[in-house]
Amino acid sequence: MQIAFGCDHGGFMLKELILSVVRKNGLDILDFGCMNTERVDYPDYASPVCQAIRSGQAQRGILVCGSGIGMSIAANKFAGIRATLCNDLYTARFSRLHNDSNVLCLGGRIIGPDLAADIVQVWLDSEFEGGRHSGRLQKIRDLETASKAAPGC
Ligand SMILES: O=C(CO)[C@H](O)[C@H](O)[C@H](O)COP(=O)(O)O
Repeated sequence: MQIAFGCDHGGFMLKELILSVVRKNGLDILDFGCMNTERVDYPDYASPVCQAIRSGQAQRGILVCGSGIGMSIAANKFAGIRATLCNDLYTARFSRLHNDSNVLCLGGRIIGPDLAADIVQVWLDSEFEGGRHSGRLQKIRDLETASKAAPGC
């Protein structure tokens, strides 16, 4: 499995740490940056990660900004992306079991390295349960289609 990574300056330090967790799992990494703590704009890094998933170049993504909020808002603008902000183990697990999360968002200024590593491990290890949850995901896809067709703000 190929995992695409993106971060901004607020998530850079944590991203570097998480790369090693993902490598330990024998997974391939596509790192779209950023590559240092110089101030940048998180949508510029959410975008290539989500596009890589949509094109099939990567199967999942991990995005880290200061709070994780900006990355999750930006990533969820892309059809087919189910980005989940998980700063605890419960949401990491259930984002996979029930929501089939394909992008994990983390707050680099919120959680420490050990918790972050555990969250990533749980998110990688947990499998989507399907069943009743599949119909709900289909309803989200229907919302994407409906919102594309409707004029709005
Ligand atoms: O947390 C973030 C967005 O949700 C980003 O990491 C930004 O760093 C945050 O908005 C703070 O921005 P600043 O330029 O570092 O003050």
